[in-house]
Amino acid sequence: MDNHNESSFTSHLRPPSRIVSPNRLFEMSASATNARTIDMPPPQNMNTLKRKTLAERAGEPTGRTAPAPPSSRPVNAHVRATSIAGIPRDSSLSSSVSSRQTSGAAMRNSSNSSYSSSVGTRPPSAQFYRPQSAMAAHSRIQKPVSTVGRPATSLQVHEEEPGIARALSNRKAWDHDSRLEEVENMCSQFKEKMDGATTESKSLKEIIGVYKIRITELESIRTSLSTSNTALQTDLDAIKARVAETSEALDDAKRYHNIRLDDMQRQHNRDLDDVRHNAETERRSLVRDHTEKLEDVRRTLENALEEEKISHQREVQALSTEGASTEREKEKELENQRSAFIALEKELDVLKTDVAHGREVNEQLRAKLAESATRETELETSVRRLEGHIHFLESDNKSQSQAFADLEMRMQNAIQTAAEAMDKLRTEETLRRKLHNQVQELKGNIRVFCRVRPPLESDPIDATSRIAYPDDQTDSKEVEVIGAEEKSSLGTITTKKHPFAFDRVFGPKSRNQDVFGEISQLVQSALDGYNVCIFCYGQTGSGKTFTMSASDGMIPLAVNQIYETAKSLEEKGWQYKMEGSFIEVYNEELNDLLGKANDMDKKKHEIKHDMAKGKTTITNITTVDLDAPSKVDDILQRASSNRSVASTKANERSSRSHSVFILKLIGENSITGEKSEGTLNLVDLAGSERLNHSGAVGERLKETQNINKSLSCLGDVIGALGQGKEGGHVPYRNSKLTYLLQTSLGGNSKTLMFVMISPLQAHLSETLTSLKFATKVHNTHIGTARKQTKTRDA
Ligand SMILES: Nc1ncnc2c1ncn2[C@@H]1O[C@H](COP(=O)(O)OP(=O)(O)OP(=O)(O)O)[C@@H](O)[C@H]1O
Repeated sequence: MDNHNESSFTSHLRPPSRIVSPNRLFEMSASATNARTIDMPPPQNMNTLKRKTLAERAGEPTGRTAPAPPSSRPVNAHVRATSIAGIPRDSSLSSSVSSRQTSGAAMRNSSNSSYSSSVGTRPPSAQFYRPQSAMAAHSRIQKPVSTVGRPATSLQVHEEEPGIARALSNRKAWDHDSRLEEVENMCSQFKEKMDGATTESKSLKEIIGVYKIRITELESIRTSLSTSNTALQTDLDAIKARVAETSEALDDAKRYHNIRLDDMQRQHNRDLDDVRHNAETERRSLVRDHTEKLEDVRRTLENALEEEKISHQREVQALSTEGASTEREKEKELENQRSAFIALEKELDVLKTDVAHGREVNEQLRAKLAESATRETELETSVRRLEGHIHFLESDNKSQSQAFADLEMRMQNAIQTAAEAMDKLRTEETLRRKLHNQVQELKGNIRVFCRVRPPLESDPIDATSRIAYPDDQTDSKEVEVIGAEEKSSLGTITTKKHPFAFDRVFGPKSRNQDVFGEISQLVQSALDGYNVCIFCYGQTGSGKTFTMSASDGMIPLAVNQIYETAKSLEEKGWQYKMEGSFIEVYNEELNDLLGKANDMDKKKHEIKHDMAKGKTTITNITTVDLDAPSKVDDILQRASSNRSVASTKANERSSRSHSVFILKLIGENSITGEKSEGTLNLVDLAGSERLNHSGAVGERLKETQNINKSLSCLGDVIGALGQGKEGGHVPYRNSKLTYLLQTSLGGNSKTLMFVMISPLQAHLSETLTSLKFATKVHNTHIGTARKQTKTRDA
């Protein structure tokens, strides 16, 4: 290796300057590049990191092309990849030459020059001068190991010569021909070797030529670099000279400035001293003047003060003499005033007491005066009365008797008028009842009201159906449900309107009080001795319970009205007794809603009718005396709690059962001997929605069947009554509900049905079904109601 280094070319190019202009910067070593960014110490071993010689660098293959894998590399690739550094210069040269013999022809014939074949493709100059680390360059200077069998060298020939000689010596001396042949062979071999050597020498010459050209190029680069270096050096020198000039000028300016500054400082100090001196002089003279003036003033004032003191002392002496006598007098006077003041205070207290006493006396006197005035008036009145009495007593007896007779007659007349008025009143009450009943009959014994509940906060927004009230400003009897839009087969969109008419329609803004105003006459009928039945029919959530049992619902309002009317009828001789009971019809069984919660669905109740008297009784039922209107709240609460006890999660009792509030009104007129017994039934029916049998099982299925059955039985009963056949069959017994209400439905009763409507679009079909059912009921005419009136026995 050392030999190789010694024999290799050493580069005469200086390492690239750091101060080359950018466009002249062709080459920069890695170390130089690093030096720009990191201050690296110079490498210790210059031998290992030594700059490559030109010959080495010229012989490098291009760093760009990755060497082909050994297996795919052609045989002479080893030869081509061999760096110039790897070419032996002395003894090894012959082996290299011999190796090139095999590839010589290819080298000559290749499109690349022998340069490219031996040292690789010549890289573009920019690539060639790319900075690279010395180590990397060094690592490339590796001599590839040729695997190709090398041809024999001259040395080998020499090594072989003893063998040949031996072979020759082994020949028979007389065998000239064969020996000649062998010599000829040897000659031809030698000739071939000589040819090879000649070829190798030619190729080497070519390589040397290439290197010379390269050296020339590099020399020219070096020259241009040194030229630029010189120019830069010149520029640097010029700049240095300018800097020196500038710093000189700066120093001069500094010096001049400092001198001026010192001059000004001195001048300033001088001025300052002058000013100080002048000011001090002036201050002193002023102080002097001022002190003198002060002294004068002080002296003057002291003199004046002295004089003033003397005069003042004189005055004080005179005054103290005078004051002592005055003080004595004043003290005396003050003492006198104090004692006078105390005396006055005492006097004032006495006066105050006197005033209070006087006021009291005054009050008493006033009261006495008022009393005396009253007594005087009374005395005057009694005097006048006594005078009249005396006068009357003093008149003759005849006129006295006349007066007594007149008085008696007037009294009799008054009593008679009163009796006549009472009679008239009673007759008028009876007439009123009769007329009232006639009005009710004219209105129809079965009436249907429709009520639409308002949308609730819990209802989905924009989910209400369109419901119109065409005559709400006049009669309020019509309601029009506007159906969903329907598309015909021709594509026209139509909206179906469903008009209905009832006895009265209440819109969503109506209040319970408004509704009660319309039914109060029926309640009056119950007081008059008629059986009245008020139903609420409609799907679940349509407002039945709200209308019936809310705190201002029909039940509490009816009880209140009855209570008040009964009170007002007392003066007409009527005494009323009110009895209330609350029944539930659930799964075709009766339950007592005012009984014990545990008895619900357990205790059996039977319905008994007295058809002659038109009376219905239920066995084992709780009846509450409604002697005060507040009792109705207790009844409603007890009924509600009993129902909630009986409810289960899957079974909302109030929706799945009918409830009947029965109010019996027994009246008796002690004057006329009349008796009346009316019943008011307020019925909250189970939800009327079409109940699907298919989905329901067990208890639910039973409920569903029973609700459907009882509601359709109600329709059948009303239908049969509507046919009005005397003695015709009415299927009351088909359901518990109709059987319970037998005496309140039909000929001798007044019936009102509320059809309750939900405003939701989702309930539209149920709404229409309910309205159709109500229309059917509305078209029914039930026979004339009969009053349950009795006359008093004997
Ligand atoms: N006119 C109304 N004004 C205000 N809220 C009402 C009105 N009618 C009904 N509601 C409300 O609607 C809801 C359902 O009413 P309600 O319970 O009376 O229906 P329902 O027909 O009795 O149902 P169910 O058959 O389940 O007993 C209740 O919250 C009730 O307060």
